[in-house]
Amino acid sequence: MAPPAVLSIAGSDSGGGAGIQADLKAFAYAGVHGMTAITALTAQNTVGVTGIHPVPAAFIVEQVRAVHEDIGVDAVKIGMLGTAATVRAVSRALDLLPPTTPIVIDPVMVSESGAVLLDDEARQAIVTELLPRATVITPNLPEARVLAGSHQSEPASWAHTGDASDDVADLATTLHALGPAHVVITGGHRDEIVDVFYDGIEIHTLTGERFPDGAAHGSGCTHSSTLAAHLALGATPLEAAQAARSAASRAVQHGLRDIGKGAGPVDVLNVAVRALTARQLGATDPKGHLSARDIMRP
Ligand SMILES: Nc1ncnc2c1ncn2[C@@H]1O[C@H](COP(=O)(O)OP(=O)(O)O)[C@@H](O)[C@H]1O
Ligand SMILES: Cc1ncc(COP(=O)(O)OP(=O)(O)O)c(N)n1
Repeated sequence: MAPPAVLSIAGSDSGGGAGIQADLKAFAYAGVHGMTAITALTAQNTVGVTGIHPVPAAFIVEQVRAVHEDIGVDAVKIGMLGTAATVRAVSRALDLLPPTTPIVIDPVMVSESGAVLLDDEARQAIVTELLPRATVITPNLPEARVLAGSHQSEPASWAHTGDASDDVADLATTLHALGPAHVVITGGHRDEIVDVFYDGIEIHTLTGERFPDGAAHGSGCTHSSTLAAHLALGATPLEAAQAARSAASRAVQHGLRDIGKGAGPVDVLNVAVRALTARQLGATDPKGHLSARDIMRP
């Protein structure tokens, strides 16, 4: 039987750490077929973003139409959008899909290296045009504050917000009132990494270990793509959020700190290869970065 097919509508990271590139790895790790509708090309590495080239609105819609008409879309993850014109194009593209299609929105605003990836008009358009259509939204804490209107969108001090004084549960309630069915505020920017899940009735806290020495570029993309994949596989939103927290966290733990001079990328596939190796060889390789080819070697 064919695996579910999941579509990422997001930007390309030329450095391979975040965006579409991270999404496809997360889809492969979750065991679904990954598809893409690229919204923008970024010239990006581990230290910064030197250019952004938006994809024309009509071509974003065409990419979605192409995969929908032939393959079908079992869930959607939405990442970097950049401009209001792109937000509107994505909204039009979603109209092509059955209204029951699960939609996960990661409202990407700032890269780990500090580059602004969403302008102010686009932020407003996301609130009015996309949030009400979302099955789950997955802002990190600074993004949640901006969407809730309690913070400006400057990237300063985004890297780490310490032990936030905000009541994150209140923030989740405020965001839920904007229309999404479920809210997950991810906890990577806090001292204690706790994701907060709200379904309109009850707050759940998703806890787990913090890996301060890992590599976290692309952790948000890995999280939201895993969540979309698990919805396509039939998980409930809470189960999918738990799977996403776990996959993103282990991808940070095994992240590639030595790639580039800045914040290294997460490595979700290395997690899978280690698990396979452990199962097949009865041992783990705590240090080496193995490839699938390594473990297939006779
Ligand atoms: N240092 C870390 N240790 C463990 N898990 C982490 C770490 N940083 C991020 N994560 C995981 O990645 C997810 C997304 O991270 P976060 O930093 O909140 O998003 P973003 O990358 O969008 O800023 C979190 O929910 C958490 O599961
Ligand atoms: C093209 C592109 N999309 C998204 C991001 C941000 O990635 P994310 O995983 O949300 O955040 P960081 O972990 O990189 O902070 C990006 N940089 N580029």
